[in-house]
Amino acid sequence: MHVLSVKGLSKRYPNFTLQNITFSIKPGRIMGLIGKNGAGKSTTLKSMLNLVHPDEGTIQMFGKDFKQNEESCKQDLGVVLGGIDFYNHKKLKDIAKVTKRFYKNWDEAAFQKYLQTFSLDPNKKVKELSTGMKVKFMIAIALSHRAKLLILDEPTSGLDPVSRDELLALFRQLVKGGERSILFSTHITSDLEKCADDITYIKDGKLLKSAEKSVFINSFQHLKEPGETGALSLEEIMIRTERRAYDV
Ligand SMILES: Nc1ncnc2c1ncn2[C@@H]1O[C@H](COP(=O)(O)OP(=O)(O)OP(=O)(O)O)[C@@H](O)[C@H]1O
Repeated sequence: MHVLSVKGLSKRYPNFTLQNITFSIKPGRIMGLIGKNGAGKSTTLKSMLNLVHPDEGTIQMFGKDFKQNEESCKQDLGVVLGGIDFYNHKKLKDIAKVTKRFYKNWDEAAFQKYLQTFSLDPNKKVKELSTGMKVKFMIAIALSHRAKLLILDEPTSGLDPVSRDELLALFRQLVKGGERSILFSTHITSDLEKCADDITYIKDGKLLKSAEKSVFINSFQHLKEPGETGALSLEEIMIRTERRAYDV
């Protein structure tokens, strides 16, 4: 069974159209959603989650229709889209106090453990946290209500290489038991080389390919120039797919 199955998702903005996006995620897997700036990654995540109204498409989450079962799906879902900057003056422990009321499965002991593991002081205010600490706090919240699917929009952007590596290692750790899955968007292809099982590539609002990572990489090897040896990396695949000649 799939944890998430997105079929034919479309969203029309005046100057941009997300068209017919289809992909699915199995339990215990990490899917990377890639595409250059403005390709439609955030629009895909927001439309899927009904944060913006999609024009077409169906979303199955945990085997249920997401639209019909939004409240129950959200119990098992952790979403980190953008920051938590609107809570800038709130202490972490106060945000947790409000958040936990929404979740039937809230595990206070687990929350305390994650705060310790991530070296987060519950008495600190959001504005006192670094970018990496903010991401970790949001993940701690998601894990404390035992989310089975984490959806993260560019969680590694703005992090230094050490913090990025740490976060990617944490992602691998989280899916190891086979019970959680992660969908995260990024344009940092090296993150995906390290961490993703599956890749979905969106270009100009359209789905270019969604596949297991090695299948994905193999399917773009025709982009190699004559005489080039070795497989093209994800970065090379993306650069060559997106390359434009500027006529200046
Ligand atoms: N609320 C909106 N109204 C109109 N157009 C929008 C809106 N939100 C996004 N867009 C447009 O949709 C397109 C895709 O944006 P989106 O944020 O999904 O891209 P992205 O792949 O997440 O990019 P980035 O990597 O830069 O975050 C852009 O052209 C953007 O201007």
